[in-house]
Amino acid sequence: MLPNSLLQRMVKWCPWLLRDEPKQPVKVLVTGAAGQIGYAIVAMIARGQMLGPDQPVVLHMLDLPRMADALNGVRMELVDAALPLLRGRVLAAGVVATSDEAEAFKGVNFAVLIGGWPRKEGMERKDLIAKNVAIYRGQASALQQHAAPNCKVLVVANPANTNALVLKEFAPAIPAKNITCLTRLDHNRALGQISEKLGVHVGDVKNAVVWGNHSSTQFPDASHATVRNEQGEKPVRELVSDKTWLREEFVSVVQQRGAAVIKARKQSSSLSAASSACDHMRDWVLGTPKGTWVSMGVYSDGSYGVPKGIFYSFPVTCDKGEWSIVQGLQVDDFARSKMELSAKELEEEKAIADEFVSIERD
Ligand SMILES: NC(=O)c1ccc[n+]([C@@H]2O[C@H](COP(=O)([O-])OP(=O)(O)OC[C@H]3O[C@@H](n4cnc5c(N)ncnc54)[C@H](O)[C@@H]3O)[C@@H](O)[C@H]2O)c1
Ligand SMILES: O=C(O)C[C@H](O)C(=O)O
Repeated sequence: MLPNSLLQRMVKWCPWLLRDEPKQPVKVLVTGAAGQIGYAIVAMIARGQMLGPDQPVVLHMLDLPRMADALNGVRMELVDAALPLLRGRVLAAGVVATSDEAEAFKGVNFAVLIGGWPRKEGMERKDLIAKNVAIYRGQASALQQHAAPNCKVLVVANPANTNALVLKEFAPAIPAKNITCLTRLDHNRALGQISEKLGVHVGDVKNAVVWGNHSSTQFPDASHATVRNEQGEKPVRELVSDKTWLREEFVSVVQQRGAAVIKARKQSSSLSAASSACDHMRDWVLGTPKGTWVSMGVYSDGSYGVPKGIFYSFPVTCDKGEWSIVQGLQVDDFARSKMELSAKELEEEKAIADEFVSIERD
């Protein structure tokens, strides 16, 4: 045993002895990194908004070869922003910008898949699914071959739930629980609408649920949501005097919010999508606060009577890097019919994807 006086002197001269070991860098892949959401999210990740302010990151950015110059521009800006969290053990600058899938997926611990075929005017949903099936099949094999074994994946690109399903089907070595899709934007939109309606701070609103597909059939459900005030937590359904608002306007505004942003900006949501993708990953990795759930698109285990075999948005809590579906919430007939409608759409999308895969096989 060292005498106390000696210990005190050692700590005075070498204060770093008391500090925790600095965290080792982790590798985060962003596909479609030269696009709108990509441009917004890479800075958020490199400032610690996804994995925490003490987690160094190496950013792997992938985009198509024709976007190589734009992607290099993003890389230059990341270097210019002098972001201290952006650093690697080998790669001092902590940024990889590439159009090579193998290089992009190599050793990544987290993958945020934003790149995909965009919906163009006059394009049928079927065509959009077909184009993205081809892309997500390819990315599934890159993920399986090159990513770190426990890589956590978030699919953002639309149709997000079905792209996640294709990824799962074609990357059987990756556990299904490691693949998720983004419905946190819809969840955050629901909290934002409640906050505006009641004139309360959005940070005091929690436990909305978005059920189903990231599409206009999703069911934003405020029946379990609460608002924190001086007296504790009050159910939103008691605070909203206009009862039809919760079943009609609230639902349709959240369902149509993406389209409303496109109409206003002439481009789809990017800042809110990037921010919500960071929220999704942060809560998954670092945990949801006690008594709070969030919405995540995950592989259905049949909870709430939702068919198995589709990616469906459920209320989840997260702890120690694992999500679990919140059980036991009351679902009335109104909610049940909305939830079934979205499940039906997802089963139709799955059938279209399956059809395309079998056409490709023949
Ligand atoms: N889930 C959600 O909540 C949500 C919200 C907003 C947008 N989105 C979707 O996110 C996607 C991206 O939106 P955006 O506004 O950034 O689009 P964008 O067109 O600005 O960027 C997409 C980028 O992906 C790249 N890309 C295309 N195919 C690729 C591939 N195979 N590999 C790598 N990169 C590829 C493109 O070159 C482009 O740079 C779209 O599908 C959009 O519909 C989802
Ligand atoms: O890209 C879109 O079609 C809209 C987007 O999914 C959104 O919800 O904002």
